[in-house]
This record gives sequence, C-alpha cells and structure tokens, in this order.
Amino acid sequence: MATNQAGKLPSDYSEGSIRVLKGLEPVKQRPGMYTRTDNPLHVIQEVLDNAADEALAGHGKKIKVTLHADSSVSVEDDGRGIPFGLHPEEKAPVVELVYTRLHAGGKFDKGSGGAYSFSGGLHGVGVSVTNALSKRLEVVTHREGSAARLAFSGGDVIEPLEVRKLEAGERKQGTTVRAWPDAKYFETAALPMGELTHLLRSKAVLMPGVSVTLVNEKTRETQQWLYKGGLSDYLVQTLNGDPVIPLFEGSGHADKNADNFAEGEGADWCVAFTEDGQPVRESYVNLIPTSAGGTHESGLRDGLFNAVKSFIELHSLLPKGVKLLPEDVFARASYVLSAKVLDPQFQGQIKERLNSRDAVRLVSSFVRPALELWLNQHVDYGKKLAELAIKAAQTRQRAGQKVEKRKGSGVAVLPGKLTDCESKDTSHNEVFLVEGDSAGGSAKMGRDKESQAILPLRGKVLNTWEVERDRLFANNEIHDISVAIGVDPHGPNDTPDLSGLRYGKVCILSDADVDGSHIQVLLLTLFFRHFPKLIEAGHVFVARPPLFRIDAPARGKKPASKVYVLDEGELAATLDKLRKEGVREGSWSISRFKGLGEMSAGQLWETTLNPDTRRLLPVQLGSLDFGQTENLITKLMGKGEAAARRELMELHGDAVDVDI
Ligand SMILES: Nc1ncnc2c1ncn2[C@@H]1O[C@H](COP(=O)(O)OP(=O)(O)OP(=O)(O)O)[C@@H](O)[C@H]1O
Repeated sequence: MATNQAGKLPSDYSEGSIRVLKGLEPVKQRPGMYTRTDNPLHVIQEVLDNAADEALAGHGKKIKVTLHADSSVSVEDDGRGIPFGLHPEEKAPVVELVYTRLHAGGKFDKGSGGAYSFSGGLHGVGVSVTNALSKRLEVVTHREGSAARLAFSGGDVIEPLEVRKLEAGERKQGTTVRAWPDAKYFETAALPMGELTHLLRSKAVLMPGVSVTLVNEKTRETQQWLYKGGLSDYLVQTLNGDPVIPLFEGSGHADKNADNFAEGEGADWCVAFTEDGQPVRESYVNLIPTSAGGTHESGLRDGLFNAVKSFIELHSLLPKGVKLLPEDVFARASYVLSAKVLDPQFQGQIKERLNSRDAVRLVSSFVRPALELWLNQHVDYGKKLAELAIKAAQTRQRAGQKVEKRKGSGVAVLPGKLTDCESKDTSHNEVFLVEGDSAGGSAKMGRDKESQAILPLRGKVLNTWEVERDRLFANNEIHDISVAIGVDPHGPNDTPDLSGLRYGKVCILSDADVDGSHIQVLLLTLFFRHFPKLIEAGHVFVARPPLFRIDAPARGKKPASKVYVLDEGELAATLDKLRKEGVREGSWSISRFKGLGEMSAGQLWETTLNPDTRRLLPVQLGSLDFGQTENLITKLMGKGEAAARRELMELHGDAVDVDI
C-alpha cells in the first residue's frame, strides 16, 4: 500500500484535516500575508492611517504619536471617534468589531454618502491585524459626550467596553489607540526611527494645516510637523541638486460633471528637474505612501513627457536624428505626487503599489495640460527643460552605439605601435606615452629594454573632459592607451579592475615647450577624468625632460661637464652657481632643445629615462580633493569656459603652467 513521505496512510487525509481559521487566527498564522514583518512599523502605520483618514475626510486637525518608555506606541487623533454602540446585526460594540473582525470597516461605500470618500483604508483589515499581532492593545474613543474604553490581548477582548459620560467642561472628541506589538511576530522589535519620522512628516505634507507630533518618552524629545506650503515646501527641503527651472507645482481634481472620474478624484504634484543629484521621488494615494510606485506615477510620467514633447514640437527644437522617449524627460525629475483615487486597487494589503488602471489617465489628464500651459507661458523654462531632455536622449542614443575595444581572439590585442618591454614584472615595468613618432624613435633606442615600454602618440591628444566614457574608444590613441596599460576607463566612484594593469608606472613624456605642456595637460585630463583610480593608486607620472643643456668648462677639480636644466629658472640658478664656482662669464655654452626628437638616445636616457638621474614627477591630487580638482579642471578644460579659464590663468598663471 502506498504511503506518503511521513509514513502516514493517505486515509489520514479526511474531513477532519481541514481547519477553518476563525477570527484573527489567520493573521497570527501567516502574519506576512497581512503586514510587513521585518519590524512593527507597518502595524503602527495601520493605526496612523486611520487617524489620517479622519483628517482627510475633514475631521480633526491634530495627530499625535507617542513612543512610550515600555516600547508601546500610541496614536491619538481628534476625529469623530470610532462608534462604540451595538452593531445592529452583529450585536456587539462597533469598536470591538473594528479591532477583532477582518473586513469590518466604514470605508467600503465610497462616494454615495459613506462616512469616508477618499481614504487609504479600504479593506477593513488594517487595525485588526495590529490587534492580532499585539500583546496588548487599548482603545479609547471620545464621541457625543462619552468616553468608551476597551482592551485586547493577542486580538481577544480582555477588558470589555466601559463607557462613561464626560464630565461637564470635558469636551473631547477623537480616538486614542495604544499598542504593544508582540516581538515574536517581527524580525526586530525596534521601530526604524528614520522611516517613522519620514512617514509622519509626509502625512503632514500631504495634509496642509494638519499638525503631526511625535513625542518620544524615552529621549524626552518632541517633533512637530505642520506644513502650510504643502508639497513644494517639502520638495525644496528634500531636493538633491539645484533645479534647472522653478518647481512645477499643480493640482487637478474632477468636478461632478467629469466623464470618467468621480468628483474629487485627481492629484496634487510638485516636480523639480535637476541636472545632477539623486532624484527624490515620493508618491501617495489617499495619503498612503506607495514606495513601489504604480499607475499614478505612470500617469505623471506620461503627462510630463507629452507636455514636453508637444512644447518641443511646437517650437521645432528637436535636432535631426534624435528621438525622445518618456525616460528622457522623466529621468531627471524629482517629485512629490499625491493622488486621490476613489476606490484604489493596491497590490496587497501593504499597499506599496497602486494598480488601478484608470489612474494613469486620471493623473496624466491633469498634469499634461497644466505643464503645457505653464511651459508656453514661460518659454525660457520650456527651452531649458527641452534642452535637458534632448541631452538625455542624445546620451542614451550614443550609449546605444557604444564603441567596444577591438578584440582579436577574445583578448584585447596590444596596439601595433607599442614597443613593449621584456620583463614580466608588471609592478616594476614602466610605459612612456611619448609625443610624436620621432621622439618615440629616440626613446625606443634610449630606453632600458628590460623594463621600459614606449607608446608613441600621433598628433594632438583628444580633450576628453566632456567625452562620454562609452565614446572614448572612437579615438584610436585613447583606445591604444587603454589597451596598452590594461585598464578600462572608469568613474571616480567605480571600483575598476586594476589587476590587468601592465605597468607600475605610466609616464607622460612630452616636449618641454608649450605644445608639449598642452599634450601633457590633455593626457592628465584623460587620466583624471577616465582613469582616476590610476592616479589615486599612484601609477601616473610626468617625465620632465630638460629644456636646456649647459656645456660648462673644467673648473677647479671638476672636469668639463654637461648640465641639463628643466627651464629658464633652473638655467639662471645654474649659471649663478657656475659664477660662484669661479667660471668665467661666457665660457660656457647653452643649447636649447627644440624637442625630444633632437636628443640623442644617450641624452634621453641620461636625462629622462634613467631612474637614477631622471626627473619623474608623481601625479597627485595634492591638497585639493577630487571635487575641487574637478572644478578646477572644468574651468581649464571645459568647453564654453573661456572666461573662467582666462580668470584662472590671470590669477594663478604661475602655478598653472599650462598654455591653452
Ligand atoms: N481613528 C479612527 N477614527 C474613526 N474611525 C476609525 C478609526 N480607526 C478605525 N476606524 C474605523 O474602523 C474601520 C476599520 O478600520 P481598519 O483599519 O480595520 O480598516 P480600514 O481602514 O477600513 O481598511 P484597511 O484594511 O485598508 O486599513 C475604519 O473603516 C473606520 O470606520
């Protein structure tokens, strides 16, 4: 006879095996189906959402949350108070049903004369879940001159309803709920304070004029949020980066004659466009934070995109070959969106994402015309926004045509121009990036074959300051440099793979004249912008060939000798020294090197390549940090920075020995 894995007979499966979970049991059995169980914040949020729903329905102006010393949390509102009379059919106090029955709620009948029209609550499940997962929960409700109180444990009533008349002069209305979440249902019992304050603050933002207070009895701190200015106040405070145009704030709600939507449905929004910084994006439906977005966000995106697109078309701003996608407009948008939807369909009880299909059209139908109108009233802003979107589209399109490293049989082929060294000791090896073929030739002859490699560069190096990383390899020289050194271009925050680095020292070698300095700066720009980790790790150097040679006669015990000097300053100092040594004025001869190519292989070795006698300058960020250096280089190398560049040169002409 067949048995199952546990060795039991199949006949063990009978009518008796089916369990019917009653009351709040299903919640305790599978809490994860009803709430978030990483910590108790979400069960507290259920209580808070009810307080906010009251304010949203126009009842109450104050919400107060208290974190008690015994780790319980209470939420107090000044709304209508939960009714506590007997339910006509269930014959139990309504407030008791609210906390002990799943699907008992006042938010099912929307629109047609129900107690709430727009609310975050809809399933009638929320606070029953809180109650089921709490060791103790107390509710006090004040309404119609009476105060009613009852208490539960694990969802069961332990202190039945007590009602007392309010004393004369004691005028109070609203609900206070205090809950002791049961730690056994949660991964951690601690409330995430950052998330809690964010949540409370957002309720205040979305309900201008309602004050939200957080009292922490443990730390004796009190925080209060009251936003009269609503969404834009909040967005300005949280925004990263500077907006390129003023904030676009608006609001639109259906009136009673609207075709497809119920009266009052619609959205409030505030949108900021920034060129950089992490965008801030928050959306809510009936005050419930929808951290995973949903159809209302799609509506905002659709509305923004179509408005910008039609502005661009109207003003014929789109360059040839550019195709605009919604993401090009949306990618740099920061926003707070607060949608009101009559009967929202959320994904699951946690309500992280809005699924109502109509919300796309609802939000977009208000956002699009509002933005179109605004942009056409402020054409300058419109043009700036169009520029931002077009730039994003161009970057996207270029990235699509990413230029890859040329590969032979799977590995990048070393560039043909590279004269490599013989040693395999990469940390000790050096590569010289040399300006021009003729200098390259001298360097090739003068180098130490064992550990020095030469890569001659032809012509001017590209200014890569504003070149997208994905486009770098379109330039042959840069492709070759990257392949020769064995490191891919990267950003300052990347962790590039330096294990392929083929040389411990990457040395820039150019003429000691103005053109040479220019090439030096262009190569430094390339490394700083696209290989910053190489600089950080101390692998980049600048070789300093001499500009002058002095042939000095014999003096004292010293025989006649050749002295190489870097520049005019050093030349003057050296001549001074010779004079002091008693050398007769004019008995020396000075020659100036026109370029590296003019030096013999031996001279180049002696002055520039030989580790014992050369001048090799390590490239460091110095006292400036990365950002400061970046700003400085932008001034020096950025397009359209001519004025800033001039100013910088005038101020620091001596320090910045660059000629552009
Ligand atoms: N602070 C309060 N003030 C007034 N009525 C309240 C309050 N808290 C709860 N209620 C009433 O209790 C009902 C049930 O609340 P519950 O949190 O269980 O579900 P809900 O808010 O209707 O929906 P959801 O399951 O989506 O949260 C509410 O619909 C409301 O009628």
